[in-house]
Amino acid sequence: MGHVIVTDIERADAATIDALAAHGVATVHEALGRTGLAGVSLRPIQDGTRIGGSAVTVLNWPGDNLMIHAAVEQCRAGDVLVVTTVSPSLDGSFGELFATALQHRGVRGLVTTGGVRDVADLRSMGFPVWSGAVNAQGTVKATPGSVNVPIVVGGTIVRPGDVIVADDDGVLCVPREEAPSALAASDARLEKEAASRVAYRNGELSLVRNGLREVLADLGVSYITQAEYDNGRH
Ligand SMILES: O=C([O-])CC(=O)C(=O)O
Ligand SMILES: [Mg+2]
Repeated sequence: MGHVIVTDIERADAATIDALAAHGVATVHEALGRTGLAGVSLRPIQDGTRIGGSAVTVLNWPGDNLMIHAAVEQCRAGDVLVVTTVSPSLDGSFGELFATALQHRGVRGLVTTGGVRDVADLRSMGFPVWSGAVNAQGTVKATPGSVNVPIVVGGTIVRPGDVIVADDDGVLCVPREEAPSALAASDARLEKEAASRVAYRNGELSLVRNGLREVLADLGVSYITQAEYDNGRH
C-alpha cells in the first residue's frame, strides 16, 4: 500500500464510547476476554484522567511528524489521535501546539508510541496524553506516511474508528464492531464486582467466594484454614 490519507472512516456510537470510557481500561479489558491492551510502555503524563474516543490513526516516519499535521484535519469531536512510527522512534513529535489545534476540534487525547514534549503545558491545558517517552528532541516534517490505516500499538492492532479507552492503567483498543458487546460484558462485570466488594467489606474470603479452596486442593496445596486454626486454639 502506498501512502494514503483516508477520510471516510466509520465511528462507534457516541453513547457506547462514553459508557465504555466510564468503565475504564481494566474492566473493559476483562470484558474483552483479556485482549486489546496496548502494552505497558505507553504511560500517561497526567494522573487520574480517563478518556474514551474514536481512533484516528497516524503512521509516521521516525523523526518526522508530517502525518500528524495531516491527521489534525481528519479529527472530529470525540476522537482520540493514535500515532506510531514505521520503525521505533521516541522523538518528541507532539507538543502543546498540536494539542491546541486538537483541543479546538474537540479531540479527547493523544496516544503515541513516540515521544511528547511541552508536557507541563499539556498538563495545564488538560490535554490527556499516553506516550512512549517524554522527549524534547524535535522532529522534521519531510517524509510521507499514512492517516487512518490500521496500525500496531504495543502489539495491538488499532484500526481507524476503533474505540480507545485510556486511563491510569494504560491504553485499550476495542474493535469497533465489538463495542456494544464489550459494553454489555463490562456492565455485567461491574455488577459482579459490586457484589464482591460488599462481600469483602463484610469479611468474606475471595478463596471461598470464588471456589478457590477446591482449586488449591486440586493443586495439592495444603494449609490450615482460619476456622481450623481458631478451633485448634480453643
Ligand atoms: O511542533 C512540533 O513539532 C511539536 C511540538 O512541540 C508542538 O506541537 O508544540
Ligand atoms: Mg512545542
